[in-house]
Amino acid sequence: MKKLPAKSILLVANGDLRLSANQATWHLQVAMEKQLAKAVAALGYKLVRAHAYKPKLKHGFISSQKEGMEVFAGIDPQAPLIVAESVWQYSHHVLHGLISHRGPILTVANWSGSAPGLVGMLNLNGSLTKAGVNYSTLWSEDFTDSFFLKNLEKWLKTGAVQHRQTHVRPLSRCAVPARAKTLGKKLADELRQKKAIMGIFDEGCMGMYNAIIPDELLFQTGVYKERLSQSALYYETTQVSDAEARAVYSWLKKKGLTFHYGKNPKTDLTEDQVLLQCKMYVAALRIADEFGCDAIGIQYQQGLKDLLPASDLAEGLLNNADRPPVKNAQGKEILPGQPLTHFNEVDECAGLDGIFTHRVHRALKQPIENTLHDLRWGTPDPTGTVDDYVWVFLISGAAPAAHHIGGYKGSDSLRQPPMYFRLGGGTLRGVAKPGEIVWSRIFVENGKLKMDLGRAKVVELPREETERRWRETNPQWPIMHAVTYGVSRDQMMARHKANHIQVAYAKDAAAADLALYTKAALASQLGLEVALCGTKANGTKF
Ligand SMILES: C[C@H](O)[C@@H](O)[C@@H](O)C(=O)CO
Repeated sequence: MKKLPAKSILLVANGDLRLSANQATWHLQVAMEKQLAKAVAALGYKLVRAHAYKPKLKHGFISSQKEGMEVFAGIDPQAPLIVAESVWQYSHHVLHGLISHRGPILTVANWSGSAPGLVGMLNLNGSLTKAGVNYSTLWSEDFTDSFFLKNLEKWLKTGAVQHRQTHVRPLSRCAVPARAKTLGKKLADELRQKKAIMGIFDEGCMGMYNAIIPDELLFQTGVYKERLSQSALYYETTQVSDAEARAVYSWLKKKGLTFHYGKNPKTDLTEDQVLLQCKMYVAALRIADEFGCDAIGIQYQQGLKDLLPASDLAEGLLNNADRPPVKNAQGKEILPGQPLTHFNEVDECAGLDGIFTHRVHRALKQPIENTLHDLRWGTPDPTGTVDDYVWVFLISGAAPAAHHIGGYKGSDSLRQPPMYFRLGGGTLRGVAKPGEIVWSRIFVENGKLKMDLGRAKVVELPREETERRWRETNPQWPIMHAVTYGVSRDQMMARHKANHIQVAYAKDAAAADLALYTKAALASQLGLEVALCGTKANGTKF
């Protein structure tokens, strides 16, 4: 084990498992590390990479759990260590080493939309939180701002930085309306008595340890997992007839969904890819029906991406009440006029939230479509259309058309980036419609299920600003321009324990407040530790 000279800080850069993604994004990491090293040097310390650039692979990321273990076995476990993230990363590559590390840990991401580095860091933070690891976390646009430098200096000197969380209030200190309490209790009783099934197509997506809910913690909620397999989904997909796929496809075209096709399947979307996605949609519904699932999650990456086009189109459709009809083996239509809640990337915390949201919104006669997004990035609106800070909520392909301006007509389908999805597949993309939403996140901390909820509005920005945000991130993916009430950028980053954030619309601000309170009451009845974040639309406390 190498002994580090005094005032040295180790740097670990974690990456994707997919070589194509690591190669395509390496230049972003190089740029970030340069800025970070400069900031650390200006404070009198030296950043030392804990692992080298790999010329043969053309990147310097840790790209597997095994490689991560080798790296951590060779470093001083007492050394101060920064995990620097500018790209999407698989937390399990480094989680083991951070669990056994004894020195101070700081996770850092650059405030950039270019690659999902912020998303990667939030996933790692959620995973470290669930694992009970002490860590500090920081983010910065270019590593020269005073918020970052002040906190970095503090971490270098003391080994820890904390962020104030004055925007977070335990539910017990909030004024929950009686109607929300009563309905929350009724729905909780129903769940405890009748129970519900969450269908899990291969547990654990892309190293997202935080997204797995230990079964024991779920028992209290009345929700149980049915462990399904992506192999079964693949097989069932191959059993769906061409005619059925065509029927789904025609339904979508009739509704006005636009597909952007090209000739080269390696880089373009083709009709064949979409038809396979239509088969997958039918297959997923049939399996969910067979096992009686209230919600399903498809892991969708490793394993499936080498057999089929991405599952996003199917996932977006499943999450919409108005979707192509599918019959089961007995000839009965499956859940007519209803979504089958799908939790992208088999994020079980989002799945549980989706089950709650569906029931609460159905009971309150509010729109039941809900989805997760990545908390991808954010920036003030340079066009001046709104004064607020506007988040980029973006997800890698699947959102219900009901969330989009113009529904299916306003949505389109573009080929997934080849670096993530070799076999392509179309996304279900759109711009989220303006309106009042409830955001939420279930997470695990100190061995307990917890839930944060807050309110936000979705704003409409000029098309050129939407296009700019897409260019800065992933133009193929659905986007939501969100303004969180009473939660600043830094407060959100400091508190949020996941890469994902759940969103659901309500008809107006008052209805959204009631939906928030009811979901909070339901979760609390089921034993979750609930907190409300920020304020109502008018700035008043919950
Ligand atoms: C395709 C990518 O790997 C995405 O799955 C990733 O950016 C995420 O959405 C992470 O939540």
